[in-house]
Amino acid sequence: MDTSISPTIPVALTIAGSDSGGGAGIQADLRTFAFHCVHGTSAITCVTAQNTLGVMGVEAIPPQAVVAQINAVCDDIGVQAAKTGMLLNKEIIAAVAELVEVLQIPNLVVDPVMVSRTGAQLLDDDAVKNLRNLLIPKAALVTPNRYEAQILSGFPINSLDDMRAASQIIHRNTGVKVVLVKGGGMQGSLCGVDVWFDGHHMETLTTKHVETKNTHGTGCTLSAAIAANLALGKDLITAVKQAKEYVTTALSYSLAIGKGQGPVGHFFPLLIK
Ligand SMILES: Nc1ncnc2c1ncn2[C@@H]1O[C@H](COP(=O)(O)OP(=O)(O)O)[C@@H](O)[C@H]1O
Ligand SMILES: Cc1ncc(COP(=O)(O)OP(=O)(O)O)c(N)n1
Repeated sequence: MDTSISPTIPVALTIAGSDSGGGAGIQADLRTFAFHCVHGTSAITCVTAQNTLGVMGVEAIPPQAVVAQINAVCDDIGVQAAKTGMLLNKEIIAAVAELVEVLQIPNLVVDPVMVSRTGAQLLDDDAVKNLRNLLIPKAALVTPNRYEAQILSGFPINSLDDMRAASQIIHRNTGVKVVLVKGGGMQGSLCGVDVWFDGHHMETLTTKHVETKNTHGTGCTLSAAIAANLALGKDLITAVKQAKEYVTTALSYSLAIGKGQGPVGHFFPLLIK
């Protein structure tokens, strides 16, 4: 007897880099999709040699190979939502942006990954222009952290008001539908506070601050959880709020592995009885 559960299983696509340490990138995204009961597909953009201490090396995948992976997934399986993470260079960004348009990939979440928490550069300097002009305008949501929001807006961020102003500038400059400025890099009580702006409505999203040094992969996990929720058919604000709860819980169950910043933990559904 065939016990397959198609065609009701939602499918999401991650277009991102590999993290050998398993805390961020493709590994975090696929794990997050799985814990949302969403089938995960992937297009790998680069391979990092990485652990909890930092990034030791990066190798780019040729843009045509990234394109081939996306085509292979979309031509046959189809996706209900997608996210981008580490895209590394301007050529990969241009190729992905073109394909998003050609294939009409729905519910695109762009996590504009530029630098890791350990300080490693994850995007070439000359690639920001393509991210801002070619890819972000095609997204349903862009999720810059404090540093990325400063680069995209050209505005220094030191307060909640600054996060709000940056979200408005990014919205205006890119034409993206919704901006979520993340506050993981903010000091004190603002750490863990995010700002949502859709052009009309601005909302401050708050969950409890989790005191831990093991925060590796928070941004990847958040954007993957949002994409998973969109694939499940949730509206955007619900998808974001529930993804934020997921990240908060994952931070509460973070993994003290390695000698540096361990990753957030995804095993809580299995641990909570
Ligand atoms: N210590 C923390 N406690 C609660 N939420 C946090 C904490 N650190 C980060 N977050 C949340 O995790 C998500 C990812 O944000 P952030 O860490 O800024 O992204 P990135 O990993 O891209 O730098 C956001 O929703 C942010 O508010
Ligand atoms: C391969 C890869 N992609 C993305 C990141 C950045 O991940 P993020 O979730 O923003 O977490 P931190 O690196 O800031 O802890 C990465 N490091 N590697």
